[in-house]
Amino acid sequence: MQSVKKPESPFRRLLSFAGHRKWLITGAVLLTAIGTLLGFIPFLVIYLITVELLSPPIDGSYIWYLAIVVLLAAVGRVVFLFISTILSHMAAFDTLFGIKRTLIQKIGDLPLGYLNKRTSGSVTKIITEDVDRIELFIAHHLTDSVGGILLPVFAIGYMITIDWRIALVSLIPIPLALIAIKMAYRESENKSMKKYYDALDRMNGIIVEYIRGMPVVKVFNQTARSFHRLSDSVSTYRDFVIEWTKECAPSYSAFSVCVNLPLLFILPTCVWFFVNGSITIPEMLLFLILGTGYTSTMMKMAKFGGIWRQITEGISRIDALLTIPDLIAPAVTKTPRDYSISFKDVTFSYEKSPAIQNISFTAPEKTVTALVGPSGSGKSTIAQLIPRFWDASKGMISIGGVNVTDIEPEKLMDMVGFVFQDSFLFHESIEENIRMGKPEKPFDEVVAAAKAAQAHEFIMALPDGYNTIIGSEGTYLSGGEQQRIILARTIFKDAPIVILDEATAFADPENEYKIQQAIDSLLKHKTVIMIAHRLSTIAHADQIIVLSEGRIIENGKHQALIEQNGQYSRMWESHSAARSWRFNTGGVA
Ligand SMILES: Nc1ncnc2c1ncn2[C@@H]1O[C@H](COP(=O)(O)OP(=O)(O)OP(=O)(O)O)[C@@H](O)[C@H]1O
Repeated sequence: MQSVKKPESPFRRLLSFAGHRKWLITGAVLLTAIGTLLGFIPFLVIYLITVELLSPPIDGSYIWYLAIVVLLAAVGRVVFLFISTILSHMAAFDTLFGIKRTLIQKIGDLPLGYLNKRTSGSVTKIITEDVDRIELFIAHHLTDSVGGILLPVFAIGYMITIDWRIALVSLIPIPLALIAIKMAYRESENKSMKKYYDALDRMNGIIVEYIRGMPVVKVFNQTARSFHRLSDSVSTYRDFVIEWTKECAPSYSAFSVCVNLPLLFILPTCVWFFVNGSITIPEMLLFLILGTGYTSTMMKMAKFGGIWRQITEGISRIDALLTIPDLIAPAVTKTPRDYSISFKDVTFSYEKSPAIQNISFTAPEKTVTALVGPSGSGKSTIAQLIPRFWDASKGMISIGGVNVTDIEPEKLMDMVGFVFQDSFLFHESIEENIRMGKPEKPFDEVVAAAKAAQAHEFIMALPDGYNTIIGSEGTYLSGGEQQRIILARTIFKDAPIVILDEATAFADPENEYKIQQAIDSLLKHKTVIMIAHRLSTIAHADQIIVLSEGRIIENGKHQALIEQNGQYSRMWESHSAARSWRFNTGGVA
């Protein structure tokens, strides 16, 4: 039987993230330990000076000697803690860099479809907040907690050497404090940290939506309704936190009382022993200082408990991301004989129920295949399966007779140009946005692509022409202009297969005309898969595939499909009716 690997503890996992920087962390911890020990010396010296002052004749040179010891200890402490801080920060930022690089590499190896609108928010959160918490832990919390543990250990250890009975008395509040903090944690656990973060996330989400959607809210005069949602989420969060605080407050209060309790036990015990002649005044002073001081770090440690839970949750989210299976690269790569595309009985599910089922069709090389159908019918899913955004659950997708999973991923990417509805422009120059990291091609080709995409004119009218940084101050491109730069990018890439997803969807008439011209240049001599809601743009396609609920229900040329009198002909009728309404009324929508 295969043995089940025990999951690593969060602390070990954290150290494994640190890798070779463990030595820096160990160095920082050791130096903090020495620094804490040195911080303890002044208390010891106070005791020795009091002993000296209370037993004349007073030796002045001894007092001076002790003063120098305190001075050296203080300087030593500053030096050790300074070096420890440098080491812990070096380890922390290096680890932060390492984890972020690993995560970004991982994202690069994941199936492309993984990063979509739904997942990108949580992935961003992992790469920023969760990783930053690990950085904070290594840079600050770890050394702070070493100091927080060692101070009481040194203090109690030293008190035991002076008088073990009073040292024991000073320990009485510790078990009480531990019981109280355990109860507080259990109560907050019952209430669930998850519920707390859910309420916080919901509130933050609604605040962001409220601010972003303000123009829509105002235009539709929905301020009151929208504000109600916002205020409801804030009050839900407030009620949750108040109830939570009420439940945890007694145990937390008990904990802070216990932490401040030692004096209650130590003072009467010291007085009793002093009266009996068991201890001296300097010893009594030492117990009062150390016995009441060491518990101060326990408050810090209690807060650290909450932080540690957030860190462990973050580590499990990082691990969950790192363990998502990568896009499988083929062991032996094959080269397609041409750029025809074929789907054979393909089924694909994102979750349980299939998004597309038993899809079979062939798109011959250098022809245009249009996918039409209602929203959610599976058009984008089919398009995304070709460049392996996801891998089919069943069936085979091939290019030029080769299964797409047998083509080297980089080569597959080189073969396919993709224009999404919401393609992304980077905060870089227009030239870089068109090139997308292909420095070997001459600048003339960038200009030629921009000209073909009907973008050259407006680019030249910008202050820095092709060097204009997109998104820089004063550079605002309209949706249609952005779309034309994206088309220029795809024309420049010159891939033999082009997938076009709703490229003209949001354009105004002038832009639509220009975008259509750009698309015509892009599509020349390519194998094209085109998704369009405007049927007029695909009437000349070589093949139109009509989808409904993830299945192909009709397939053929425009005229043949019209004659079939099925779903496509009904869609065409309503499209024509809408167009004639638009022209008759002079509308442009
Ligand atoms: N990333 C995803 N995770 C889970 N389900 C998804 C995902 N993307 C799409 N779906 C679901 O798969 C089905 C097909 O969606 P798809 O986007 O392919 O349809 P579509 O025809 O392109 O729709 P539209 O015209 O609205 O873009 C829908 O039910 C959709 O909700």
